[in-house]
Amino acid sequence: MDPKSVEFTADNPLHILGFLFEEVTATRVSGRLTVTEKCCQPFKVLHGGVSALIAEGLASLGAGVASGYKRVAGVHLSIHHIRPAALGESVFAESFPVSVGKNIQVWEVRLWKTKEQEKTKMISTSRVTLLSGLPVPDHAKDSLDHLKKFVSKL
Ligand SMILES: CC(C)(COP(=O)(O)OP(=O)(O)OC[C@H]1O[C@@H](n2cnc3c(N)ncnc32)[C@H](O)[C@@H]1OP(=O)(O)O)[C@@H](O)C(=O)NCCC(=O)NCCSC(=O)c1cc(O)c2ccccc2c1O
Repeated sequence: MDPKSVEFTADNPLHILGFLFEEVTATRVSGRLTVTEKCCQPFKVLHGGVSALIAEGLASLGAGVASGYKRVAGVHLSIHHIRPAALGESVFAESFPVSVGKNIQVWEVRLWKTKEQEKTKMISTSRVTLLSGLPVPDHAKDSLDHLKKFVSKL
């Protein structure tokens, strides 16, 4: 895995799990994941923490774009696991902003089971609250350029 690739820098943990982004805009972020062993808890069901990871990742990328490519930080995440997603199943994730303020953004993230790429039953629903417009540390100066490059590649 190339640590300089835009997929890696956009969201390394999601990249490692095989998550593929489809859309990243200020009003919508989406992507897909196949539930592999790497994503499961001992009962061969999508780990609840992976669902939360997807929620955090999608909301953060969307909020980053919506803030004009400023640094954002998640400050709260709540999740309801409505039904399990079993090993081998295909998952579609979609996210949209509930509120975009100058400082605070709230994003909704929904995970769905899919059949032939179409959404069927909801797996989980999350709300993520983020603070935007934070200073970017020197060691991460490139990260917002990487995000722009990633978004333009989709
Ligand atoms: C929690 C629920 C089972 C509650 O269901 P409820 O009774 O409210 O609703 P329904 O009866 O209408 O069912 C809805 C839906 O749930 C599924 N379901 C129900 N019962 C079962 C069951 N006995 N076994 C399997 N699945 C069941 C069923 O698919 C129904 O869907 P339909 O399509 O038929 O409508 C339910 O809300 C639920 O299953 N929620 C998802 C729970 C989940 O997946 N949580 C996240 C992962 S759990 C987790 O992260 C985790 C668990 C561990 O035990 C760990 C142990 C060790 C390490 C890590 C662990 C870990 O990470």
